[in-house]
Amino acid sequence: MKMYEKAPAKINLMLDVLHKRADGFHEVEMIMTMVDLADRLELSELPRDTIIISSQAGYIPLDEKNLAFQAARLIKDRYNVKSGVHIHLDKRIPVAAGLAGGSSDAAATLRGLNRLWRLGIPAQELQELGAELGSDVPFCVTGGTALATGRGEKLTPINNPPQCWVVLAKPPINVSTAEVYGRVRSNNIAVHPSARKMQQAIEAGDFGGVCNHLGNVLEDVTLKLHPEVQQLKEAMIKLGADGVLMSGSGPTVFGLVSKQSKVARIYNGLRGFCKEVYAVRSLN
Ligand SMILES: C[C@@](CO)(OP(=O)(O)O)[C@H](O)COP(=O)(O)OP(=O)(O)OC[C@H]1O[C@@H](n2ccc(N)nc2=O)[C@H](O)[C@@H]1O
Ligand SMILES: Nc1ncnc2c1ncn2[C@@H]1O[C@H](COP(=O)(O)OP(=O)(O)O)[C@@H](O)[C@H]1O
Repeated sequence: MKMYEKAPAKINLMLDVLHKRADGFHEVEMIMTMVDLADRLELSELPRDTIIISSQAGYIPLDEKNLAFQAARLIKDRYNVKSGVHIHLDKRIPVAAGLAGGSSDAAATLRGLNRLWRLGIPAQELQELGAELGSDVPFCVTGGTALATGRGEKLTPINNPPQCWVVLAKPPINVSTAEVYGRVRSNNIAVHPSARKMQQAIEAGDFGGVCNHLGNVLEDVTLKLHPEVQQLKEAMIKLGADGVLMSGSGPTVFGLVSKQSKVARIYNGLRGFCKEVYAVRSLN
């Protein structure tokens, strides 16, 4: 038996860090939404007690370091499943990009194995399992658009933002999420983006308001470490994107664009100095 799952990328429309917690994680306030750029998973049941990961992508781990492997092992152990699974990952989301590709693969694995092995695990419980794998996994389990608090695992679903084009550009640099959080000084943040204002703009279907209230306090850290991310932001603004922000810990920069007629110009302009550029729709 085989199951197929799509694992979409997320972007952070706003991300604020409130303080560092005793457990080392940071208390955050984020509004996240999905975009139509997705990995594809094929999950095939194996009669023997084993987990195999394969992928066309040569640059991700295929052993127990892979988040899909960890998700499969967690669900097998917790529900005492004796059969195994072969998971093929068709990677399309850029890796270590701030787009939660690995987290979304883990979430899709939880959803897919719940169906493949007919476990009947409710969504809330799948999210709790997801939280054991990473802070962004619970959001990826259900997707849509949500306000995320705690370390990112406490979710309040909200409306989707008005549909638009999303142009994503990932510069060829590596950013470590742990390092970026490690460099945040939460008592020294000049401007805190407002989750309330972003949520109001979304609920009102106000595209201009969404663009005006984009904000990510991790930008300051990543931009200092990698000035080319700032250049990419400036290029996207110059080319005419309506709102521009770095996603998560970066280094991907996204631009929200309402008019299709502008998308080709922005896409082609960015391709001039960045190999990994994508023009996709927001997911409703
Ligand atoms: C920054 C964000 C924004 O959505 O995304 P990415 O840039 O990774 O896509 C997330 O908060 C990333 O979530 P995720 O990538 O799942 O992080 P985790 O594996 O849970 O944690 C990786 C490391 O980041 C730090 N971390 C993560 C989340 C958080 N609220 N506070 C933290 O300090 C911790 O040092 C942790 O060891
Ligand atoms: N299924 C997976 N897809 C991509 N990366 C993975 C996966 N499993 C583990 N990883 C590892 O996780 C790290 C972060 O990857 P990713 O989830 O793409 O980052 P981000 O959350 O910044 O978008 C990478 O260094 C990669 O080696």
